[in-house]
Amino acid sequence: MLAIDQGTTNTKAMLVDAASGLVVAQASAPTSIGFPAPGWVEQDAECLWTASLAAIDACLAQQPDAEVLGIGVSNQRETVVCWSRSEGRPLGPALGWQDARTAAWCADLAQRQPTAARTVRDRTGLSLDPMFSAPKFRNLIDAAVAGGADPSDVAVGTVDSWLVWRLTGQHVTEPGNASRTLLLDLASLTWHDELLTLFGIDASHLPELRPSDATFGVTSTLHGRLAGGVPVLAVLADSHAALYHHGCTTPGTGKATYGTGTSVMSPTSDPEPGPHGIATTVAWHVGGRATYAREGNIVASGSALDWMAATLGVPEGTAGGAHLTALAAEVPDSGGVSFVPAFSGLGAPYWDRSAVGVLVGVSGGTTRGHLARAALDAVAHQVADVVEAMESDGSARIETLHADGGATASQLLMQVQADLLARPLEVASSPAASALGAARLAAEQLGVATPPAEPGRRVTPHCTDSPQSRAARLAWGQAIARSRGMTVSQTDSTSSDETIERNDP
Ligand SMILES: O=P(O)(O)OC[C@H](O)CO
Repeated sequence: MLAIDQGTTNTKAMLVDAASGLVVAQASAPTSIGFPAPGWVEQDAECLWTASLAAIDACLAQQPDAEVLGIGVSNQRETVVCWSRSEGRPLGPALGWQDARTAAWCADLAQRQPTAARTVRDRTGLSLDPMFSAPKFRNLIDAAVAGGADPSDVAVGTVDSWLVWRLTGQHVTEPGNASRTLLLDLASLTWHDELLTLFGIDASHLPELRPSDATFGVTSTLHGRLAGGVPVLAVLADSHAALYHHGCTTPGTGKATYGTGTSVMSPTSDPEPGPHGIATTVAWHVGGRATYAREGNIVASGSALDWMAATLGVPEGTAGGAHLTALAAEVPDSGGVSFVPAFSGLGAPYWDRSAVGVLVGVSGGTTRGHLARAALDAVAHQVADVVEAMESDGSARIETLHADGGATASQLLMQVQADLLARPLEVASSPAASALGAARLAAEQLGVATPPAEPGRRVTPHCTDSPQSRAARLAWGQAIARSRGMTVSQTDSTSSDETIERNDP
């Protein structure tokens, strides 16, 4: 099986022996990303494709005799591409999932139509937030048509759709990716007219919906070393693919994927949206049945580590931020410093686009080590916020949190995470859980049951209820309040009787 995992910073390609589940070759190729204005995040759609081809080629070169039986795709979600059907070229930049340029448009919609946010939440399980695809689709379609494109020639899609279109010529997607667009009705798993009208999008621009284990066509031609005629057997959104890889298919199981952002996800038997900023989403549609999940998306986690590393002049490009971790390990804690990386506002569970990045508690004694540790803590606190919100919503307690993604290489981060959550983590032996999940589903389409994921390394909390963890959570809550422009007043720093008020603008 050839798995392609197209992510924000790179595309990974992996050859997996279908019967044993063993990885026999892997390669990756970097993508480019641009930040042309505050809150704007763009990628070059053509580069997403060429990076995928480069990764596939480098991977296949390691096993020139391998016969590729099928392809599984996993991909960064919410990011959108607009292209010309007739010419095959992108129309405009890909708007990244972190891109918040449509924030004012979303706010205006919510103001003009006071029921809009409620409709969106009830039908799609998501917040009316610029991270999701529909406002981005609208933005790109409008720009393409204003630039002279024939509307009937304009196609849009999430990254899976773009890659599959380039591979097989079919304009298709699956419910997991589609459930991140604000256009999919969770109950019927169709593009919904009320939502299309709300966002002013004509369904003719959108891909056809197929189950995650459908056939998505066959490679239309030779793509470098990849032969023509190879079927695309599975498509899963990246976070969902990681959940699939971990075998988290029932409530009470769950995982956190530590990528550019972090997605915390746990299957649910109750797809009704909850009150605490946690999304309901389609995990996958496999074997004729949809599996739903609760999810909290943290917008900046790996990107917060990268930012801190760059700011401190720590060498970059080390798996899991090894140098940043080494710096953080020089100190026992952050020395009272909290860092809230609200680079373009905050995602789950706050969904506050007006929140700003803050670094608080800095003193004359603050060292680079304290700042590095504050960055690691920020990632772990954000995950803890989401897990707590999920459980307050009534989701089953996740007894052991599976962890995957690049930053899991940081043992210090994993230990801080286990301590703050007061529960064990099982850290995947391969950080590339998304690619493995896509390969697994693709193999299953050929009737090959790959063995369960290898057990990962277990990280146990030092203590299940420590005063240090409670104090750290309280300080973090205060930093979040500051990031959101609220006033924090309290009489005793260890008391939970704090009051937080929003400042008048
Ligand atoms: O590129 P990643 O791995 O950070 O994943 C991006 C997410 O899918 C965004 O929702």
